[in-house]
Amino acid sequence: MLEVAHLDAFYGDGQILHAIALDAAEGERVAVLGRNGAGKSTLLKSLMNAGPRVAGAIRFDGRLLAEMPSYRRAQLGLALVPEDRRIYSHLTVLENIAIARYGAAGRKAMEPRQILERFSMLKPLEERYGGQLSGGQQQLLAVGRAFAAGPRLLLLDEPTEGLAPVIVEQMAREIAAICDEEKVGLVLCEQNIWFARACTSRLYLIDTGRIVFSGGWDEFDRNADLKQRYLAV
Ligand SMILES: Nc1ncnc2c1ncn2[C@@H]1O[C@H](COP(=O)(O)OP(=O)(O)OP(=O)(O)O)[C@@H](O)[C@H]1O
Repeated sequence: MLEVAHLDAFYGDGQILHAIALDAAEGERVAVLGRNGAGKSTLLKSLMNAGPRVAGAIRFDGRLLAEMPSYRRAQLGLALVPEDRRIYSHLTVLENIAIARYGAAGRKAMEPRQILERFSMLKPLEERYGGQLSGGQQQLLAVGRAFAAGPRLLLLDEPTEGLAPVIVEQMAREIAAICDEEKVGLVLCEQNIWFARACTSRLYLIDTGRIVFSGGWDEFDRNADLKQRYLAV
């Protein structure tokens, strides 16, 4: 479904990503792990054409995205949940989800209440205004809301940042379940290894803008030095 080849990304004259190769099949879930500043957010923004200048090839369903603007990519079924959650503070949780359905562009949108059922911690907050939510609750809402427009490939940028461990566990279960049921693929950028493992079947490691490892979790575990070299702070 997604094929990325030789992707370079730049902010001004500064090159951030170097010859990135990455793919995800229909419904497949992959993780991208790396330290702060490794280039994870830049990668997701590049896939969405939401900031950096890029060179190289990004294909979705075999189609070269090239200069295609973000909103068109969203219409094809790509959905980015950025690190800053962009919750509407004057709308309720239910309304925040409902308004996101307009991005469905011909695909089958999900019922907002169906999403609330799938994310059990959001359900009791249904009538709460976005501005009244804690940071963690806003993160949950941003993730749940991303399913509203019926995405085909979700790009999640560090959804666990700042969340309590018990919430992280529940979020992993719920994301994996909804992706399975709705056949949604995932590119998950993370620093939380436990969460990334729980949500995906294989991973990429990124370091100073380069992919330095790609493989399954078993292979990652067998190479103990990878964690030390590329993820330890
Ligand atoms: N808008 C920008 N303009 C210039 N440089 C940027 C910009 N955004 C990010 N960078 C730089 O690009 C590099 C990669 O940053 P990026 O945010 O992609 O990393 P990250 O892996 O997502 O890290 P974090 O976990 O801290 O968000 C960093 O050196 C950062 O300073």
